[in-house]
Amino acid sequence: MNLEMEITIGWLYPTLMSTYGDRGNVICIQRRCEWRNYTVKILPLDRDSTAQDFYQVDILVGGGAQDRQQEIVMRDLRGAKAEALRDKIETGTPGIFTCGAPQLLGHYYEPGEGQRIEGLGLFDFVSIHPGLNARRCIGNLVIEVTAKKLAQELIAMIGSPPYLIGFENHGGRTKLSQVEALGRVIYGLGNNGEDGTEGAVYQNAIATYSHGPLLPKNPFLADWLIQTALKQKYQESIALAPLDDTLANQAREAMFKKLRVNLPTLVKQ
Ligand SMILES: NC(=O)CC[C@H](N)C(=O)O
Repeated sequence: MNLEMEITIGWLYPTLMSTYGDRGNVICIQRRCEWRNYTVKILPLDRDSTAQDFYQVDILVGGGAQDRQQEIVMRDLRGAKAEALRDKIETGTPGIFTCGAPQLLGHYYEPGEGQRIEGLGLFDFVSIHPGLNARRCIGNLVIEVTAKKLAQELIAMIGSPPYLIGFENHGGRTKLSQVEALGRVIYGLGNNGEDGTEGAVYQNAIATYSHGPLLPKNPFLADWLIQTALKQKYQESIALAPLDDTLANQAREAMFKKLRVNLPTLVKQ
């Protein structure tokens, strides 16, 4: 059965939007699928792609970028491609979008310099960079996932409250409207450094300011994406074979200790 399972990862604009190491998220999903003997394809979704390519993917990954690259991406991500991406997210394709990527999936992003970049309006939020002299939000970021359905599903997977550790590096500040936050900030700044929220969740799409990259640091979140993708694709719940995440868990605990964040033991052993 496993050998027949196939996952296609759609990687948004890899050459323009991988400034902050988020390609690690793609590698993490790829490896965790391969270790379970699934066939994995990585499909770049970029200027050479057609809307049809967007429909081929089972998981979407979008990374961080600088303001200038974000503008180029948004000039390309219009019309049929934008509609295809919208369709995929609306119909429950799981996705992880980091920093610059979600800024483009909200209503708009105002860069530190230059014109407002209109987004796809999928996430009900706006992002504004207060100007190039404003303080950048840089540093380790720890959050507790509070988005209801996601939190419940993660708790069912790991048997304890879902905490994520990542690293933020952004100038833009995001203000949520009706969309649910991904989580509450325990350490760091998150969406805007003011309201204690971090990221957002819409359908099965996760927006976050956490680089790190996020998924290798929190492998259970990669598994949630994989499990959700398989469920969407094969219309049945498929239990993922467990993997040995001892090293990742030790790294998480070392960071929590370093940051003096006291959290319950994180993953069922
Ligand atoms: N890390 C990033 O993706 C940065 C995104 C955006 N250019 C900002 O500074 O807010």
